[in-house]
Amino acid sequence: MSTVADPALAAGLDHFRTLQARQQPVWPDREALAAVAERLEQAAPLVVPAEADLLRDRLAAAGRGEAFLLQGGDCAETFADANATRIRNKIRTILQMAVILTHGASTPVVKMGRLAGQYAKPRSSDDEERDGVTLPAYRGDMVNGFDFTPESRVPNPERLEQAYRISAATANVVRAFTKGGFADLRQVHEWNRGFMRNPAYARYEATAEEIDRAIRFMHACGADFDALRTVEFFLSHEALILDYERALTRHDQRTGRAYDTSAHFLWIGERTRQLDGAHVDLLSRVANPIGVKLGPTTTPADALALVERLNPDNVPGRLTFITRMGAARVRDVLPTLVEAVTWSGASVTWVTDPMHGNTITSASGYKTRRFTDVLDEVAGFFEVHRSLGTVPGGLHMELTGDDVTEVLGGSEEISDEGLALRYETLVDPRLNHQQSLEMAFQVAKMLRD
Ligand SMILES: O=C[C@H](O)[C@H](O)COP(=O)(O)O
Ligand SMILES: C=C(OP(=O)(O)O)C(=O)O
Repeated sequence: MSTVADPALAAGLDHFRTLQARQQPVWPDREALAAVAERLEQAAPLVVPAEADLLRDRLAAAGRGEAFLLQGGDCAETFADANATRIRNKIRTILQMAVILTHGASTPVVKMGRLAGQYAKPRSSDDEERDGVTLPAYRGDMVNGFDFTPESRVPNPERLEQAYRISAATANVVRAFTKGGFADLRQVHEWNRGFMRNPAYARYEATAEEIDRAIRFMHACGADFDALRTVEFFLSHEALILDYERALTRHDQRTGRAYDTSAHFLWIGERTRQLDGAHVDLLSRVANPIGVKLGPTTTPADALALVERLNPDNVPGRLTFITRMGAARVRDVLPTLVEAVTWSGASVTWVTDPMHGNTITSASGYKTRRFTDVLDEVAGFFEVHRSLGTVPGGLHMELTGDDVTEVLGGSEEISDEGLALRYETLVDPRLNHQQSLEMAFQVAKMLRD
């Protein structure tokens, strides 16, 4: 693997620079940006192409219903929270959910974090106003600071390099936790039993008991539990800041293709998926498995054009559509998209993001979501696929392993007044640890049904 020295390949990869790139920071110091990009171009990759290829195979399986994707993590990672405890809590939550979903789906669960690179956010407005003062909006720690001061809000390219370093450290911790004994199936199941001790979750006891019996059965059959001490865990983030993604793109001598080595899986957001835009162009030229978020205004023609542009060879697992329609729209809007893509013969893995179409402002002024709406969108996603005979391939969630209070409801009934207790997210609300497990139990039931 090397930086992209082949002039023709490099020229193609740089074509995005001639196109409109939405949601990019206005870097005041272009020379500093160029210097950072040059250093990142020489830096070690965060992931290797062979792992991205493996993930493509796993996503192809999810597209055929032979696996199920669980992709989750923060809305916006922060440099301050990239410590071992917070990372461990997120991994633990995803592993716990995965065990519950594996039981429900009776297929392997592909585990993927919004982790080690989810440091940039598209925003609805370029500015933020507080008490009559207007400053540039916070765009994620990769770009500027959250503090509401003119100095902190200036986009600083040094942050790209900081994001790279912190992502490398995070990826290292992720590998340690998922390849060491921490991921042991028996331990993960013990954590789930701990969750059941709270009377609020008594209604999930029967499922937990079934999983318990299945594990005892495996044990009795002589299953090699030591082989289950490690798990595959993939990294993903939104490919938003193109200078960062381009600088981490490498030429893979093995395949002759370019890979974005900032993560195994990159997705294009709802706000940057224009067919003639820079994001689609750059990601069309890398060989990683990629995703595109599709909101409620997506037309079948949009979806088909994206398929043609991003997966012209119709490679299974290359393209995932992550639909985020909102609970109120999913049953109306999703069927026509799935039908059109299915009729075209295109190979697409369908995943639901039940978070981004269900954002509301609570009476007390917090940006939040209702647990019931999130669940309802997942239910709608399953209903649509079941009625069309197509495959619901996975779940994309904003969640954290900590005990935050950002999403309304769940069995612990977080109320509007309760949001203020531990509302920590810098952009969008996440399910907390308990809500995430509860969601997994509910989705497992949908998978089983
Ligand atoms: O995570 C998604 C978007 O970045 C986020 O919803 C934008 O939030 P805003 O509408 O507050 O800018
Ligand atoms: C910005 C995001 O989502 P969307 O593009 O669907 O709004 C996100 O997932 O962080």
